[in-house]
Amino acid sequence: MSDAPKLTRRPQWTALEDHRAAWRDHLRDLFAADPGRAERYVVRVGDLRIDYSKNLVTDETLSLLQELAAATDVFGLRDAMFRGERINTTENRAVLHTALRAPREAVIEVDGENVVPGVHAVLDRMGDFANRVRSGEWTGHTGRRIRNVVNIGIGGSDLGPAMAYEVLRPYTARELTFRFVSNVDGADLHEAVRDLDPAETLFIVASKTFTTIETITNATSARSWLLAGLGGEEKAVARHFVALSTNAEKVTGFGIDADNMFEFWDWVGGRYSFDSAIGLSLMIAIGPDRFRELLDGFRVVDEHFRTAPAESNAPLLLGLLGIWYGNFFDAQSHAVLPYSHYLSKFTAYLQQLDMESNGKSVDRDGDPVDWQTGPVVWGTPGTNGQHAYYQLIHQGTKLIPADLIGFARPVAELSDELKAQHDLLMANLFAQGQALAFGKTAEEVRAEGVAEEQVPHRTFRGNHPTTTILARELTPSVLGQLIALYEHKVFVQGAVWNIDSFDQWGVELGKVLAKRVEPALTEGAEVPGLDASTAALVAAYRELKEVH
Ligand SMILES: O=P(O)(O)OC[C@H]1O[C@H](O)[C@H](O)[C@@H](O)[C@@H]1O
Repeated sequence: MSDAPKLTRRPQWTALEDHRAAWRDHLRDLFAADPGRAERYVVRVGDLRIDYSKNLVTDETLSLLQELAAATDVFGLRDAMFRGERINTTENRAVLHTALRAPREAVIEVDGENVVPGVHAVLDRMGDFANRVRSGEWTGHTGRRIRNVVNIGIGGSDLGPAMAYEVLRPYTARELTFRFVSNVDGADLHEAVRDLDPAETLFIVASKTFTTIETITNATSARSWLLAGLGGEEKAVARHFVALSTNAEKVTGFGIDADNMFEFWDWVGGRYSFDSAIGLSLMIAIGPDRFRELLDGFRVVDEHFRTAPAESNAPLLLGLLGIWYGNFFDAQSHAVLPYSHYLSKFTAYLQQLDMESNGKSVDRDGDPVDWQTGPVVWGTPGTNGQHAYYQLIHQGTKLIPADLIGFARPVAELSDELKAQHDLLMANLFAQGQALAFGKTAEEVRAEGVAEEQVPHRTFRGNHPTTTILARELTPSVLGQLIALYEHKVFVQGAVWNIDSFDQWGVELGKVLAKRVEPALTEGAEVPGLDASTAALVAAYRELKEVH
């Protein structure tokens, strides 16, 4: 039990409450009062230029937030994480995804053992395998080269590689086809393989635990599909299946050769695992060198987070801004709005990272929190959102802080005509940041000659906070930087909220109940203890299923 005061009773917290109660400023006033704001409220890390000037903060707000971070010892917990201490207390595990991108010569110990050589040994094996698949040296059972790679995994064993494959498409081996299967809905696997030739298809079964029912079920079906297509020869499996896991016993039990397993470790959380062996499909797609560039990008931000002073520490700042809105302005959600088609799955990835980490309601001691924790994270590429839900952000009743992410250069392979569209894309990003912050006053609307009864409808209150993240171009390194930025932002928030950001007990109950309910659906078995509503739904399902 810690004897630290409860978060909401800390003087630094109540000082922020007072500051909030006295808050009257509009972003228009803040910019008018402080001509240096746009220059000053920018932090740089690696290739990222992070402009937080359009946030509802003053120097005083920032220093009060920094005092809260100091009082809750965010940097102390950060150092404990980097040192390999078991800060995931409910699972009694170290939290060392940062070791996955440590340089070869680094020494990071867990229980007295340096884990870095093991990390690089697996990366080297992955590199060798990826090169063999890419060159055609690794062939399928019938001697044909591999042309299709299907990753089967869910949650952290799917979202990272699936997202990064989209992000880095211009860097991928275009002659190979990649598919990502996660859903236990048989339609997912069906659609993924229906146009593939089993003789040319490699399945990568990705599962940290190798017990996840969705993944094991899909992998079993994939094996049947493969064997059916290759004349039922069991030994074909060895040329067409590899596993990414921490659980060698289960992998071999499933029938995948231990030689075809790429391992990682229990100190890598699922949602923090995509730069481990879980990235194998991505490494095949972009090649080992590009994968190393991605890891270098992660490392740039790790080093920044570990060493930059609090005032210019980007993950700390972003984490504190989120706390300011969530805990003092009652913001319930946070939108991530990339102005890049390639980042179409980025927000979905962040949903697991953030919501599985910080969707908690007891503190590290198991006591209920009486403060808000993680936000609902949502969003899709910005231009599409503008024509759908931005109306609510602009004129609805909710405060929705947002990150706008954009790049100065389009990808090199676009035609000149398509490249020319890039300025229009980015004009939209800048225009939205401006409109959200500054709005349009009733006077401005009237001055345009708008009829009086229309004025309220056409007025934009503004004062909606955004943070703009800009980089020159979307490279593997920049992707690594962006992900590490959000990883550490989530870390900062969990540290202040005094929750365990690294467990995920909240996903367990549904899994257990699904197992219990399944026999009722398949065999009509009696399920003891089923509540009345669910029992009625199960009965209706069975009836619908059976009526022809
Ligand atoms: O990699 P696996 O062990 O198959 O786990 C896949 C996913 O499922 C679990 O239910 C967890 O909620 C996730 O954190 C995890 O990423």
